[in-house]
Amino acid sequence: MTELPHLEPDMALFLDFDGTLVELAPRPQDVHVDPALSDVLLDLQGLLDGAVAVVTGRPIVQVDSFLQPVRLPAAGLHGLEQRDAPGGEIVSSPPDNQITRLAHHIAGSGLLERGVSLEDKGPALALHYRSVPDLEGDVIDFLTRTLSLLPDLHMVHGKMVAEAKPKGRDKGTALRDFMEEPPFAGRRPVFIGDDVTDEDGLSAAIAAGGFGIKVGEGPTCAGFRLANVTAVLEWLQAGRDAMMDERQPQET
Ligand SMILES: O=P(O)(O)OC[C@H]1O[C@H](O[C@H]2O[C@H](CO)[C@@H](O)[C@H](O)[C@H]2O)[C@H](O)[C@@H](O)[C@@H]1O
Repeated sequence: MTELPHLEPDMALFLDFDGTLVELAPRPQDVHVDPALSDVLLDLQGLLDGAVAVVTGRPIVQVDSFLQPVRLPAAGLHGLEQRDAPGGEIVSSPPDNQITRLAHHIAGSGLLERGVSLEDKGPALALHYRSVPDLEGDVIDFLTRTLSLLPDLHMVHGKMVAEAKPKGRDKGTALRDFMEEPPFAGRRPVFIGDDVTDEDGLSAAIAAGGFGIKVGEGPTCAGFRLANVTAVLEWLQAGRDAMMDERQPQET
């Protein structure tokens, strides 16, 4: 891999949340946001003319509550939700009744009694097995079998989690939508993500003339890597500091 480029004023930033902006935690509600992250995101919003978005598997309102007072353009639920401007409306894909049928199958599966936890995100359902990793095979088998009966839905397999959501939207479709409108249009997109579910966003950024940064180990289409969440924060801070220096009036 060649050396990671610096953040530049003509770029648009697309940021995954868990494992990229915050360290993974035992449960979804346990993540901790470094106050330095809020500071740098606020600064970058200004320096990139608003072209900074979060692209996450979580509901947008959840990310808002973790990042407050920062509120960014965002795509949530792996592209099922989108908010184009910080104070704008969250637009969601129409509900799919196959999710309700899946919820009944999950309730009858016995997995929850064995320690798997269900995260009900409304239009999407996630089965977490971080506290019972030996059940990964059982969770995947169950979802694969059940989703073969529910053809509107597909599985998204993340870190210690298997999710089911309606087909058709992902982090790549979200990035392409953002890139069609100001303040993103005409900029070079940079997508940063750590998980398999980020590969759609990473490849969309590359296809749109930008680049992708993979956080941590694992196969990826991204051309660049950062080691961990701390390295992501440091790269954002270095880009912010360099752009602020460039903006200082030059001494004569
Ligand atoms: O797209 P992301 O922003 O990376 O969100 C992906 C999923 O993140 C959350 O689950 C993951 O993080 C939890 C907290 O660190 C961790 O406990 C869990 O094992 C991880 O899979 C979130 O709960 C999901 O809804 C997101 O889809």
